[in-house]
Amino acid sequence: MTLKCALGLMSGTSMDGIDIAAVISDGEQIVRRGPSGFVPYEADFRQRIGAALTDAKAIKARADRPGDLGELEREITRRHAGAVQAFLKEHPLLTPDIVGFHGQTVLHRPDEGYTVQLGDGAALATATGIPVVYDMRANDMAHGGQGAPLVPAYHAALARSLPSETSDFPVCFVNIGGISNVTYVPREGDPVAFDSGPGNTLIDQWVFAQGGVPYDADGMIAREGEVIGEIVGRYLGSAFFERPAPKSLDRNDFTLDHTAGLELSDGARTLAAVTAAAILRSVDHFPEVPKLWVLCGGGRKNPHIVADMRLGVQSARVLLAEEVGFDGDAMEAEAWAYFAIRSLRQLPLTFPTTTGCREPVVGGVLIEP
Ligand SMILES: Nc1ncnc2c1ncn2[C@@H]1O[C@H](COP(=O)(O)OP(=O)(O)OP(=O)(O)O)[C@@H](O)[C@H]1O
Ligand SMILES: CC(=O)N[C@H]1[C@@H]2OC[C@@H](O2)[C@@H](O)[C@@H]1O[C@H](C)C(=O)O
Repeated sequence: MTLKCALGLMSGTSMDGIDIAAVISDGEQIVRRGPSGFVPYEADFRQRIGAALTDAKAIKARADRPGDLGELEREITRRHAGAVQAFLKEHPLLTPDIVGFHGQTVLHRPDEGYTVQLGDGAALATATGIPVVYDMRANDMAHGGQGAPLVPAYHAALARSLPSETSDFPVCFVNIGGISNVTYVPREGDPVAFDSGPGNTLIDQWVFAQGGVPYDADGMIAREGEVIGEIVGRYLGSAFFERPAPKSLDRNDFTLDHTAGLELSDGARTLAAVTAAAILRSVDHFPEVPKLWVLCGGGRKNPHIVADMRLGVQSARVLLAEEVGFDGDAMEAEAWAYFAIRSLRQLPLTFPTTTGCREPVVGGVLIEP
């Protein structure tokens, strides 16, 4: 099978910047991970994206761009083109055949059948001179799926590439992003996946509102606080956790409502416990209890989330992506590169057990420069 070189571009619900990664793959089991990078958004631009989530609430049709959304989409696309050009200047031996472009999610309404990511694939193809696959979520929704999470198909490929001395099935990959999502991979058969609850987004919003910082670096704020069990119980009392898969979340589905009156550190520590407890509750919807958990996404750098996970899993192992040879920061961008290759080969990105689509579904719109 011919191998393709793809660049993946991911700007996630934490709105912290653009992840970029190179992958050479056949779109199936052969995955050669290449270099990766990150282009952070400055504070003002993060604020602008945050404000756009309010504008996005007025969207009634996917193409609507009320308020600042039109100009913001052009700026986001320009920034992604700049990220690609800088990355290729840094890695001149890379000759990508295709770019997988996620864009910035500003609205996710799976129950109404639409999800909106800002990012103009045609403009990116023109600016970079490289074919682009973008808009990878829409077709899944058109076939009854949630449109998210998509990364599970890539997690499953990585799980099956784990060396035997490391692997243990069932294994659960956890992306702790703004929202957390889990991928349960059995030894045989399709993965089971869904969004498990708030990841970093409540912690980020809390420490910004109460402490003026964008995130709780290394959990230093939470280290001075304690878990307020009653608050964890209120969050975990949400009907979302009882709901079986398939399920996915909008960034704003969980809010800081239950944190009123908390001290800064207690809030940060309690919300880290909420994130870990939400991930552990996903076991209720798995066929078996995982023997191995692999943590990726920025939340794996919060030691309280990791410690709470390890306390909660009894005999299973909880490892960071790096401990099993992966890059926990680059994994989502790698996934979008992998999906661009799958899209070129018309291989499915989503499955009934990952998004609830009626049958395995291809995804993505290909634009030639
Ligand atoms: N050193 C750190 N200590 C604690 N938390 C960190 C650290 N570095 C990053 N994070 C957290 O990780 C977040 C970014 O994680 P990530 O890039 O995985 O999110 P995302 O991809 O935007 O989210 P999603 O997967 O929901 O789209 C930051 O907003 C912050 O909350
Ligand atoms: C609509 C959307 O952008 N959802 C994101 C969000 O961030 C994490 C979680 O919720 C996941 O479902 C998804 O992104 C990852 C990359 C995914 O699709 O796998």
